[in-house]
Amino acid sequence: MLRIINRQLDAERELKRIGDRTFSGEIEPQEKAVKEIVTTVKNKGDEALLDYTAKFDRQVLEVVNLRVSGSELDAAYQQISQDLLHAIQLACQKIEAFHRQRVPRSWVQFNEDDIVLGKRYTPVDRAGLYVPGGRASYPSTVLMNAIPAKVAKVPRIVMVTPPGEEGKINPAVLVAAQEAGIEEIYRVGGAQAIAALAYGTDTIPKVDVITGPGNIYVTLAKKMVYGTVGIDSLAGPSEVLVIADETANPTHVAVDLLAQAEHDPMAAAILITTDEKLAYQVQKEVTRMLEGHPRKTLTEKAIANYGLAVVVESLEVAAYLSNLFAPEHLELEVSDPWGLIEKIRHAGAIFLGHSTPEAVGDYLAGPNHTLPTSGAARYASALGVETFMKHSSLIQYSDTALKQMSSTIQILAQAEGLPSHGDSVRLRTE
Ligand SMILES: NC(=O)c1ccc[n+]([C@@H]2O[C@H](COP(=O)([O-])OP(=O)(O)OC[C@H]3O[C@@H](n4cnc5c(N)ncnc54)[C@H](O)[C@@H]3O)[C@@H](O)[C@H]2O)c1
Ligand SMILES: N[C@H](CO)Cc1c[nH]c[nH+]1
Ligand SMILES: [Zn+2]
Repeated sequence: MLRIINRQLDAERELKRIGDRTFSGEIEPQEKAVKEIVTTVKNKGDEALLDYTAKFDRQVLEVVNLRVSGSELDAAYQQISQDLLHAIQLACQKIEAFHRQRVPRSWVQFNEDDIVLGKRYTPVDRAGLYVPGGRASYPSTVLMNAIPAKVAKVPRIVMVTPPGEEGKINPAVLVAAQEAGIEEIYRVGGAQAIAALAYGTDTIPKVDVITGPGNIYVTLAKKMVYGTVGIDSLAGPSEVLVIADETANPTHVAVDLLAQAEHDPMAAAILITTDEKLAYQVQKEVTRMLEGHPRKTLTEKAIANYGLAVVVESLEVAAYLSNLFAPEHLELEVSDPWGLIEKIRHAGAIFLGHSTPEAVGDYLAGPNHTLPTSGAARYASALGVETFMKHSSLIQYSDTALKQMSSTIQILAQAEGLPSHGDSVRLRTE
């Protein structure tokens, strides 16, 4: 049952607990397990990948089968419907069009005083894309990872995803990968896949950046290997926070809460509303829709542990609470969403108005659906082309420009007690 809270202090406490669910004491056992998995893969490589795949995915593989073969890739096209192929292709086009608008461009500035300054963007050499596959299969996440990496022109892109029954990967995932131009795919998931990408094994190459969402094990592993490799963000169990006024439709709000809760028992689904009657209607609708839901057990668990409806006195308070939580997805189910957006400071993606369910963004609106969770939206953003790029600063001084700055640099070097710094300028300019 979706809990309803009326007091702001209680709401603040509960939102903090839910926000912290993937980084608090609650997840100590998972943290311990992930530490052991990452260390074992680092030391034992492929052998450990096979052991963990047998243990957690219940699939017995051999090293030669870790990489998806060309014939399996070809066959995937015969195993999906034309409708699904066209849906993947349309989503692909829309996601690519959006990401092409955001390509960081190198720039150089020639200043009057003979100084050249700039930034030069280059892609990473190797990227590793994680596509989840434990409790659901995610062809859409293939596109959200692969398209920005391709647009960034990363020379080598590899994808990992957990194997399903008989070690097979969902053909829709394989088709989505090929439509996005990815052919190097390994059937391994969880923390073991992240460790393999971070440290390399005989079969799986070490990469420079790992992207993609995943459950608690995947997210903790990404956090652990950060530094050895770059990561996009901590994109863990899904979240939605809906701010609704009396104009919202309770059935629509309820189904949007369930749409994120159905991802994972650790997913979070929160309603903040100015309309108490709506809160009770949504609560009733959630209970009704859970009956006969094909993913009832896990969805109900998410709603019971990390679901919440909060009744507030104003939209200002709703925005304040939402900013405290910094949700992955924020829906503004209010009469004037553009009026409210001014007050929103932290959210991975914002869905405005009554005709924009979050699922539009999950599949094909264009913006990336790989988004920071558990409050990480306070400092991180959606996966994008820039995630696969870094920039080098460019600096060129002429003799005259160096002479002009010589004494200032020497004073600063002296203040830091670093004489060779000062001398490197002095010796060129005396
Ligand atoms: N934030 C985002 O942008 C975003 C986007 C899409 C999906 N998601 C989230 O991705 C997640 C997908 O989760 P999933 O479970 O379906 O797939 P997943 O691929 O993330 O995880 C499956 C893997 O977890 C590992 N695992 C399972 N139980 C384990 C255990 N007891 N010990 C150690 N490892 C274990 C296994 O190796 C398995 O292969 C969901 O939480 C969903 O909400 C987030
Ligand atoms: N809602 C997820 C991000 O939290 C993305 C997704 C993919 N497929 C369906 N949903
Ligand atoms: Zn979703």
